[in-house]
Formats: sequence, structure tokens, C-alpha cells
Amino acid sequence: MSGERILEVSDLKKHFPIRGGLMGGTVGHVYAVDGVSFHIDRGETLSLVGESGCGKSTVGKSVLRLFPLTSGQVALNGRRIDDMSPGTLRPLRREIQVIFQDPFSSLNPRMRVREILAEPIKNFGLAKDSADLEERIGQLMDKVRLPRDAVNRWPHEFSGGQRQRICIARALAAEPDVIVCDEAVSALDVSVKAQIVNLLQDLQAELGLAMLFISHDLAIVEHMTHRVAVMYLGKIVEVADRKQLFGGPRHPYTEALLSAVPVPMPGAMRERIVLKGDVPSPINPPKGCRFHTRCPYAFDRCRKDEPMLRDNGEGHFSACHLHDLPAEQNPLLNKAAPTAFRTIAA
Ligand SMILES: Nc1ncnc2c1ncn2[C@@H]1O[C@H](COP(=O)(O)OP(=O)(O)OP(=O)(O)O)[C@@H](O)[C@H]1O
Repeated sequence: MSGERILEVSDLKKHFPIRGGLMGGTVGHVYAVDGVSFHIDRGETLSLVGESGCGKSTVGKSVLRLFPLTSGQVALNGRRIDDMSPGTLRPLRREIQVIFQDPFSSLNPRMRVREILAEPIKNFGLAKDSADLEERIGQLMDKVRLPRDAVNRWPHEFSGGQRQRICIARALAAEPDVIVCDEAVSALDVSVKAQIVNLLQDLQAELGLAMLFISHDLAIVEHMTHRVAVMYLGKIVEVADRKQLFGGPRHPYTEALLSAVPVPMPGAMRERIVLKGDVPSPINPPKGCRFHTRCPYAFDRCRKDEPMLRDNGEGHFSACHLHDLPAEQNPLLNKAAPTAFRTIAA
């Protein structure tokens, strides 16, 4: 990785107003994203993981500026885009592209593949002439390993995996620096999933793309990411390098999430940690640490003070009061082996 910062997000908040009452006024807010910071460098993948409803997609949509932000900053290639007018932002949209989960609904059924790929090239004025346009379209098909003559076909003539390749080609057509993959492989069959992940990794290495990989599937993330950020109820609770995070989680929520990831080893299984209760509502998040209502290690302070995300060693960030206890009293540091690798005979 070059260390060239492509995307920088600082204290991002997105609160959706809840309308109600007789006059239809604002009666509350959904605190979907409530103070999230991260960065992604050229050639790097940051995966954003967490249970459904924790705010992952809202982070993705916020950095794509699909709606106005409540507060915070988003810098793309060093320029702030969070407060840009739609007109100023339009040409910069080339630099950040998205691949959504459902390749069936994200392609216009009335456009052939050629037109789908030509659209961003034309919109951003990237082709010199029609011969250049045609060559670019051909090269995009090569990049995603589809035959060039398939450009004359309609989206419904392709399988799910092939359609996702077309979505990737469309994202690449704009020559972006960063791609947001919002559950981009979640709807695909297992074998197709692996092929698309491999393709994304190859393209990243070839083009130096930065990737924000939004996923609830930790088994996929473990296979392909550089760093991981774990979200819970609108906040990032842990960020670390892939090996650090999977090898020794420093937040009880991450520890529980990892305990549910299957181990690719016959006869072995992880010691499963089942969290009590449901995820609280993002309309009225718990005071103190948002995770304390479900945390197996919660103590008094967790119910009162909100823990800050901070470096608890070697760039491994977590937001948990346990790290203020003496090491021998910190249950996260006193495992026989890190949860992710602890196996017990089946
Ligand atoms: N437009 C909206 N208006 C009101 N609330 C919203 C809106 N979009 C999302 N939310 C709420 O914000 C919270 C976070 O949603 P978000 O889709 O970002 O979560 P997620 O982690 O991506 O979950 P999933 O994987 O299920 O999509 C949820 O409680 C959701 O209901």
C-alpha cells in the first residue's frame, strides 16, 4: 500500500428524523451513524462489519453523499465533499463508485451491456471518440473476464455472478480511486462469491483501488481484507489490522461476532459466545457503553461512561473500559488462546 490517503472520514453522524404527531413534526431521531471516523489508503481494503441495522450501509451512503450528512467530514483525495453543493460534487463522483448487493435490480433491464458501460464513460467525458469508447468498453469486459461480444446482450441474459461482473465493470468505467462494495457478494452462491471476491482483489492489485467493503459475512472478510472496523449501534467499537483483529479481538462484541465464524478445519469448532438480548433501538441507544446491555463482562463504569475508541497497542483500536483494568483482570487478554483460533474438539 502506498500510504496515499484516498478517503478520510471524521466524526461522521447521520441521524434520520422521525416524523409524527398531529402536525407531522420531528418527534425523535434514528441515530443510525453517531460519530464514526476511519481512513482508507490507495490499494487498501477496509471492511466494515456488524449486525444488521448497526449503520454500515448508512456510512456507505454517507461517503457517497447519497443524502446530506448530519455532521462530520468526508475527504476524498484530500478535498472535503461533505459540504459540497451537488453541482461542485458532480465531476468528483467519478472518483468514488459503488457496487450494491443486488445485481438484479441495479442494472437497467432496458439497456444492453454496451449502453450500461458507455454511460459513465460518456457522463465523465473519458473517451476521445467513438473508437476509443468502444475500446474502453472492450477492455472493461476483459477486466471482469466476460467475453467482449457479450456487450450486445441484455442484463436478463446473465447469471447473478455475471451481472455482478457487469456492475463491477460499470464502476470501473468511471476510473475511480475508491469503490464502496455494499454487501456486494452477499446475494451470490458460495462458489460465485469466492470468484467475485478474487476478481475484486485482482482488480485492486492491478488498479490500486481503495475499497470500503461493507459486509456482515466475517468468513469472507477474514479471507480478503487488510483492516477491519467493527460497528455496533452507530459507532465503531474496534478497528485493527485483519490478523490482529481475527487473532485476538479487543472488544467483547467482536469476540462474540468472531465466535460465530465457522473454522475451516474438520472436527474443530469455535467456542460459541451467545449474546443475551436483542440489539437495542438506535432511536434510544443505551447510556454509557452502548454494548453494556449485552456484554458478558460489563461492570459499573460501563453503564455510566462512554468508552472512547483508542489505541490499545500496536495500532489496535477499541472502545472498551476493560483495557483500563490491570491486564490480569482483563478477560479479553486472559484467554488460553485468542477466541478466533481457540478450537475445541467437536
Ligand atoms: N432512510 C432512513 N430513514 C430512517 N431510518 C433509516 C433510514 N435508513 C436507515 N435507517 C435506520 O438506520 C439504522 C441503520 O441502518 P443501516 O441500513 O445503515 O444498517 P446496516 O448495518 O447496513 O444493516 P443492513 O445490513 O440490514 O442493511 C437502522 O435502524 C435503519 O432502520
